[in-house]
Amino acid sequence: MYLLADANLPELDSLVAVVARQSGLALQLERFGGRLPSAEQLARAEAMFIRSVTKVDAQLLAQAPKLRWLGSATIGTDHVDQAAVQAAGLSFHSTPGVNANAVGDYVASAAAALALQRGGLPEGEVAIVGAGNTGRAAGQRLAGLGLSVHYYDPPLLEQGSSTLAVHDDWQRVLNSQMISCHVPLQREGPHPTWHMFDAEALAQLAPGTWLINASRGPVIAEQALLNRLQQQSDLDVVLDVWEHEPQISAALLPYLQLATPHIAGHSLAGKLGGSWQLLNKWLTDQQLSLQLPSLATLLGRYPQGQIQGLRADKAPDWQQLAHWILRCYDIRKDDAALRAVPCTPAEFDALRAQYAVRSELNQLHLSTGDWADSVAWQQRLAQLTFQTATQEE
Ligand SMILES: NC(=O)C1=CN([C@@H]2O[C@H](COP(=O)(O)OP(=O)(O)OC[C@H]3O[C@@H](n4cnc5c(N)ncnc54)[C@H](O)[C@@H]3O)[C@@H](O)[C@H]2O)C=CC1
Ligand SMILES: O=C(O)C(=O)[C@H](O)COP(=O)(O)O
Repeated sequence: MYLLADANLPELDSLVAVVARQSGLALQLERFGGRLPSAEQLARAEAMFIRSVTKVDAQLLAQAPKLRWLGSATIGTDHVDQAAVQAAGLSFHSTPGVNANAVGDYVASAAAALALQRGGLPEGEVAIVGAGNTGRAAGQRLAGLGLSVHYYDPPLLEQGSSTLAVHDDWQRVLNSQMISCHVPLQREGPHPTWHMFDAEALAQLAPGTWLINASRGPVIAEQALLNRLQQQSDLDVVLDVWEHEPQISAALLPYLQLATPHIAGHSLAGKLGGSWQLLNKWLTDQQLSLQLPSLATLLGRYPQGQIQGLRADKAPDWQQLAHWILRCYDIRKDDAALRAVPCTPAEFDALRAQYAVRSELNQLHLSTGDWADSVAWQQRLAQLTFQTATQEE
């Protein structure tokens, strides 16, 4: 069987080798670089493993007559035309939640960096827009920083089954001092998210508002944002995603506090988890029950940092928390790397393809004093996902 996969799916070769060994199937895995496979590769593909950069539509599928299975190692699925996939009779899978921790860490790192730059954390409310896996991961970490978080999610409110208090008060979002976007890109339907932050919404944000987008670029109308910032550069904006990726806006970049090349989900665990989860879904569809290495085993193959030896004799202030977060993942380095290269699609894709191994906040081990015994601190440290142990005398 001929399997075609994006070159940026780590460990897929080793996992497919295990599958071939255990199942006895003749599997050929070929990789494609860039955003699209070649016509020859598509003509041969029976199963295809992609990332968010490959747009799948009827035109692409027409070139892949043997394709029966399509999987994307991403949370977002807006790059796949579901109607075309259905019409082609394909089985389609994505990997919900797979890099939610990484996105939560990204938002925490952005908040930490902004707070150090601005001399403090927001005193007002923090709005999480979209209370799914990534929104909750972000909100949890911001609550751990001591912020007052609320969740805007009308679809979830309508479903009425959320374990989290969610609301549908858009004005409360716009009045918040910090806003972080975590919605899927939806152009239609009862709750569209395309240009959710348009000129009208952006005009209502108070000077000094922090606005973060690590969901999809078109959730914020890029031209309207540029207009607002050119008139009044009084918002602190952090963008990981861009309306016209892989082309980023060179005009907007100087007005942004922090800017990154769509890497919020790219912690090592997030990326490996994508390969691992997707291959497991393919195995299930093939009705193969095999013993794949665990995700922890895959992670153990990478010389990447557990952050140990940190002591906290007294309860940390916000600066200390910010420094610990940045010690695990420092968004400012990704920002500097993006600003150091020309704003071209090739450079954008190269930064993503060559992205360094990134730790998660849950890899920080902290040895604490008695202060951490309080219920409040235990909760906050757990929200930040730090690992803690009481100091030995
Ligand atoms: N920058 C990056 O690297 C990454 C970006 N993403 C993007 O983030 C999106 C969200 O991811 P998850 O939180 O895991 O998805 P999820 O499906 O777990 O949650 C999305 C939430 O948004 C809510 N929602 C939908 N329309 C809404 C609206 N109009 N207003 C408010 N809430 C609305 C849904 O009810 C749902 O609770 C993905 O679809 C993907 O596009 C995801 C992972 C990494
Ligand atoms: O999961 C998603 O959705 C994302 O946006 C990924 O984290 C990043 O996408 P890739 O382009 O790396 O697949």
